[in-house]
Amino acid sequence: MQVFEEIQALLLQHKPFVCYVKPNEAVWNLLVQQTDEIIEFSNQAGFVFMPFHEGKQLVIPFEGNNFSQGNLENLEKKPTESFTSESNQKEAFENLVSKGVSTIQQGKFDKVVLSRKIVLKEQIAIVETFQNLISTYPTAFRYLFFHPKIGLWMGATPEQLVKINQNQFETVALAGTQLYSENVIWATKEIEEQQFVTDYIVTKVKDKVNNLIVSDAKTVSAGNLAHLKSFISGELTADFQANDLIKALHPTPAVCGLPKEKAIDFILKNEGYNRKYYAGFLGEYNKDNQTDLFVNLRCLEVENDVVNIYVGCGITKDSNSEKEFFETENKSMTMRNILVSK
Ligand SMILES: C=C(O[C@@H]1C=C(C(=O)O)C=C[C@H]1O)C(=O)O
Repeated sequence: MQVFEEIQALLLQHKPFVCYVKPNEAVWNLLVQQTDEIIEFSNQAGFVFMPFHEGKQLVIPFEGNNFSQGNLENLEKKPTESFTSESNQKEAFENLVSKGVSTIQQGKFDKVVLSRKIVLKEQIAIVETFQNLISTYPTAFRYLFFHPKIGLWMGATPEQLVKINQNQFETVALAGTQLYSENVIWATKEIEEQQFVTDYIVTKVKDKVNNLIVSDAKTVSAGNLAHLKSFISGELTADFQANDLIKALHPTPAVCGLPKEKAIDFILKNEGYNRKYYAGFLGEYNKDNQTDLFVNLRCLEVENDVVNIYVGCGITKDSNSEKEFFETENKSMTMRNILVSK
């Protein structure tokens, strides 16, 4: 298990790196930065790590740094610990959701994604937890990102922001959540919530790209959850390139809301904490002319001696605040289920 030993060593040396495994692949990718400076993204080809709103837009450039790949061998599941959060956020989160619902009902906006940070006052074994994350969520984009001046994040996200190959692009509209079962049936609220996301993306790009194709929404699984997902693809044009598309998409209504500016404003004024890199995006930018980016969901941050798990859910006029609270609890299980104690 060469790569995991190497990760352990990099953590001890405080070197910036990212290790990632793409959805449905069994190849690990490791990119190690040779210095410990903060490199801000300015279009360099590299692995990008972008915040939701404010904060450093980071890149580990491919040029001048060490990139390696290898096959993952069978990973034995390490024993997990079920840590509990000391603070009870139920009432505060339900109040936040109620405020979101009433603001929507007043016609201020159509959708807002509200989130919270669950703090576990525990220390985890980073490498073993990352191994569990890789083996438990084979269909997700799985990563561990470390920068001594930024922090340590890991996640298993089900959501692609965009994939671009030459001038072909693909993105998804992902929304609507329930616990996964054999026969998933969707309520109007979730169908409408997902349709908002599809419509928004289509409106943003339809006059700018060629050959736009939008699929019907399908049920997909992500860990213990089911979501609704549509695939959207098309061709970039000379006037609308990768960066324009990324700017048009991020943050999508799947993690922010609709209309975008009003939803961001509500989030910044009311959530009461900094999302940092949660609901931002990350991945390969312009690697051999391809870009493969994911939305940073189902993730955690290790900060001093605590673990922060970030979770959110889409609020529409029909949201029930208690149901939404339990939806965030369910989403937190993606990370909680794989934690290994130090
Ligand atoms: C915001 C999150 O997930 C997003 C919100 C969803 C929803 O509201 O149903 C579903 C998938 C994601 O687009 C999260 O996991 O924190």
